[in-house]
Amino acid sequence: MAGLLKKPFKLALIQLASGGDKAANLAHARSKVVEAAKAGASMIVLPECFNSPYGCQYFPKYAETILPSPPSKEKSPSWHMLSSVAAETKTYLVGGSIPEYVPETKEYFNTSLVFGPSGKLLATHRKVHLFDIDIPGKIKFKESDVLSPGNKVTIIDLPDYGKIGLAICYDVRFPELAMIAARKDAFMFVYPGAFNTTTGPMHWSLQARARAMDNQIFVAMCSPARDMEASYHAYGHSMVVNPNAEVLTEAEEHEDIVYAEIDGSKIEETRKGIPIYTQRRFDVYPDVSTGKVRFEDESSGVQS
Ligand SMILES: NC(=O)CCC(=O)C(=O)O
Repeated sequence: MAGLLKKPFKLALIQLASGGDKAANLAHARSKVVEAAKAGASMIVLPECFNSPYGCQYFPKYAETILPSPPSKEKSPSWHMLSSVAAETKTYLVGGSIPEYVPETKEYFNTSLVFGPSGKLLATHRKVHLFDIDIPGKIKFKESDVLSPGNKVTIIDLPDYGKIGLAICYDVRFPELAMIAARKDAFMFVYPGAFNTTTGPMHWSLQARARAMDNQIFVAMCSPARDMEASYHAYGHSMVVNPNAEVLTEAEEHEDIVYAEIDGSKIEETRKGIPIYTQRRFDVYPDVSTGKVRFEDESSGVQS
């Protein structure tokens, strides 16, 4: 268990304010990544759908084609902005998510792109669990009207730090993903997300803290800033939680960058004090990480 994280580092979550102008959103995101890197962050996270407003009506208009990789700048300006700013700042960049279009199958996905400090694409994650909910009088949302679901669990081995799990927003409600990643030795799980003003107050912090507590790992959830003029009111409250389920940092609703020191010794300390990690009874119930799990194709870093 010791040494899941190779060395401590500063994590930044950018609670970005995005609007209808994609080029402006990309330029703004770039400037915020540079700001976070100047403040000492070596891993930086953007929110879900950072290049557009969030909503089913926007997915086709803002979608980009990222395969074959690398895509042309025309096909995916977001891919190129993320790659170049990761290289410029020499940081690991979890590029929130963007709507992805696959012309061959005419499918759209909600896809996260992760770049390393050289600007190389390290991994992608397509949202596995689509946000289809209906809370009468409060919120109805059906991503599956437009999007197709991803079909892979994403764990990324970052050469400088170790493994992180990655999933998108509604995926957080399915604890299996974080549990699989933790059992495969991830030290942190990252969720770019965009909860709303109904489900956010109910469950955002609870989900983040539950995933951290269940697995005794760090959890980061990065939201867009709230825009009351937009059709979808993001909750905000980007946060980082430690392996003891304590909130290390939390934004309010407005645009902000929040930072947290990620130190692996907290994982060991937590697991030593409350040793659930070694007390599991796989003679009584199955280990979700050893069943039939579909992982990302690690050789290409791109989902097939
Ligand atoms: N973008 C999303 O997946 C939203 C998920 C959400 O709000 C939730 O309550 O879950």
